[in-house]
Amino acid sequence: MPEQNEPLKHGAEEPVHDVAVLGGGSFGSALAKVLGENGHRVHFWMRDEVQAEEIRTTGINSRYMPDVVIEGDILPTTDLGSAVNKAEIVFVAIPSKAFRAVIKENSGNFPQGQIVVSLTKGIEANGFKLMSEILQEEIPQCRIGVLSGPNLANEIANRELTATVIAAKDPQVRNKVQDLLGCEYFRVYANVDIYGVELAGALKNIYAIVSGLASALNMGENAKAMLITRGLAEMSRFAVSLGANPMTFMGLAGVGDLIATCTSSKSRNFRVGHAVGQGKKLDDAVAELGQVAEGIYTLELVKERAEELGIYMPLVRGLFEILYGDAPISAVINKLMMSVQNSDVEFILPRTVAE
Ligand SMILES: NC(=O)C1=CN([C@@H]2O[C@H](COP(=O)(O)OP(=O)(O)OC[C@H]3O[C@@H](n4cnc5c(N)ncnc54)[C@H](O)[C@@H]3O)[C@@H](O)[C@H]2O)C=CC1
Ligand SMILES: O=C(CO)COP(=O)(O)O
Repeated sequence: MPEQNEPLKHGAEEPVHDVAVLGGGSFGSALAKVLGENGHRVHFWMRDEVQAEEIRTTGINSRYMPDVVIEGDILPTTDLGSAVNKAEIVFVAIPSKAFRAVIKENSGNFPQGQIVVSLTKGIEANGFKLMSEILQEEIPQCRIGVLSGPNLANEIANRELTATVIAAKDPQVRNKVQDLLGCEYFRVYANVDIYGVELAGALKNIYAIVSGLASALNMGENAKAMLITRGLAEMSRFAVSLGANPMTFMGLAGVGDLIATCTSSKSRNFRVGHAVGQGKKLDDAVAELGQVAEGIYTLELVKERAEELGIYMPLVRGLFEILYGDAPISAVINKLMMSVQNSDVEFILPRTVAE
């Protein structure tokens, strides 16, 4: 670990590490690029041989990141076993719907003690499992971490200044990820609250959809701030009731990611909300996006879970009614505005009024 104020070093003077990135979409490409630029050998796994060949020969992933050249020692492959076998550390950027299947099918390829870090911001439908829980179940021989934060893939790929969070119980995992990824445009902060960091990343997608809707309706800055802040209250209420640490939501993975995605049309979840706010059907909005918007699945799961546990989540309920119940947006807004007025920060002043 570098001493306080000692500059990060990358390039010729640093040892080259073999790393694997699983998932050839936007975020896998962005992370592969950071690792490649930091001088590491990147075994970059994707399903599609045509895509692998394109990256091998041109450095470009034209479907997901057409304007960016992924430079460095990048070795695209469709052989997951060999990618994982050669790597000291594996980063997984596969959408939540396919996450378990890919890991399970290849579980025997992950050696004892290998570090495996999830980059995925979603929840598994069956049993409300987070990706770190899936890793724990499918490859218990590995050491697990979660990377989450305000990390819009395109900005990272364009070397725009970015910070993220590595959450892991094992300090060696945290240090390793900081060492491998940190550079002049990418900073990695550490946390031990895996569940909180991971839940924050998944939950904020819901509020990015809400914010996209608000933007399409030309809501003012006060309204946008209200939505983001009440979103934060709601997601931290939910996560804390499931065992997360509320303070995690003060950090990059909580409020940081919420700000990035709720204020930017670069967020795919925001874009889905915006399209629905303009009158598009959800299915059409998702089809036009052509990339994953995890929030639409997370919304259904969180609504169901919140109801089971009796957790008050009016924005989740309202968005669900709009996306899946065809409720008029104006009626939902009116119901939210006219509901019982309550505590601002419930960790200071508990909510007292029954809904
Ligand atoms: N794009 C971003 O800015 C960020 C994305 N994430 C998270 O990373 C995860 C992946 O997202 P993106 O790369 O952005 O999605 P994407 O939509 O850009 O790409 C998805 C990739 O997953 C692959 N894939 C889908 N099903 C698969 C399967 N069964 N087996 C193997 N590969 C499969 C697709 O072929 C594609 O390469 C998501 O959970 C997302 O929330 C996290 C931080 C930032
Ligand atoms: O999680 C993200 C940025 O931190 C990406 O958000 P979207 O999936 O909405 O694009």
